[in-house]
Amino acid sequence: MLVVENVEKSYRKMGFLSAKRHHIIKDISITCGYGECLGIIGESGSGKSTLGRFLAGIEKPDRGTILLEGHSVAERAVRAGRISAVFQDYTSSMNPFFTVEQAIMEPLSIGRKAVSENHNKLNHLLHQVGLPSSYRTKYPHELSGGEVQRVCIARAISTEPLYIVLDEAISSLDVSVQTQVLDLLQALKEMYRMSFIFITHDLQAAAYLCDRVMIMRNGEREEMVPIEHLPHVQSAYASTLLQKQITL
Ligand SMILES: Nc1ncnc2c1ncn2[C@@H]1O[C@H](COP(=O)(O)OP(=O)(O)OP(=O)(O)O)[C@@H](O)[C@H]1O
Repeated sequence: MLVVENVEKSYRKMGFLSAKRHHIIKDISITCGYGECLGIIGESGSGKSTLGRFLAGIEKPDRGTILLEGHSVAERAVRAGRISAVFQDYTSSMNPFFTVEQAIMEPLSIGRKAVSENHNKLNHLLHQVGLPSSYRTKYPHELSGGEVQRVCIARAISTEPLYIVLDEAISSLDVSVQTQVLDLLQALKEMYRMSFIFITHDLQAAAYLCDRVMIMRNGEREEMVPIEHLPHVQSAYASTLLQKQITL
């Protein structure tokens, strides 16, 4: 299980000598079980991506802990192959000097397995994200944004991790590919009990994939709601936010 306990983060406010701090994440605690998809929804600037970076181990909170099976995700060895992430900014997610094959296979440390085994795995991963196997020799500059994002998703699932942090990971894809990727994530969730932290503005996608949704407000946990209760959130803020998103 992934357990987040009392995480906090602040940055110094603008101005070199300013002692004031901007509190981005305020005392958030959450858990995410195996096979669960936890959605994170909130207005722009509410701290969703910052929390996502904590969970992926890319950034450390000032206070609090994030534990995977009792071990801190700040340790690379704890995360390796078990937590992966796909971010919105796919333009910087793929090494420009790597082919599709190198990018996808890198987390699997190519040398250890027979070439044919890797080849089959690669073809399977490409197929899962809806890309032809001929794409394996292409470089990022030869791909569309949506195709790069699909490569990033193939890479993220290549190690069959326990958790994947998806930060607006499907927003840039066209609708038919979004559906395809959502179906893929749903299948992975069921097949391997893979778990997702799904950061999104897309309520429909959240409703399709998530079991629970956390609504964030100014760095705080405003409300946690099982997906079936989403139309009946308790707080007025959450209700207004969801209404706004529905009408977008
Ligand atoms: N390294 C940093 N230094 C200073 N402020 C930062 C830093 N990283 C994030 N912030 C601030 O933290 C706040 C939360 O940012 P974050 O990206 O987590 O929000 P978000 O909810 O993901 O927003 P969006 O939906 O627009 O992506 C913002 O006000 C942002 O400017």
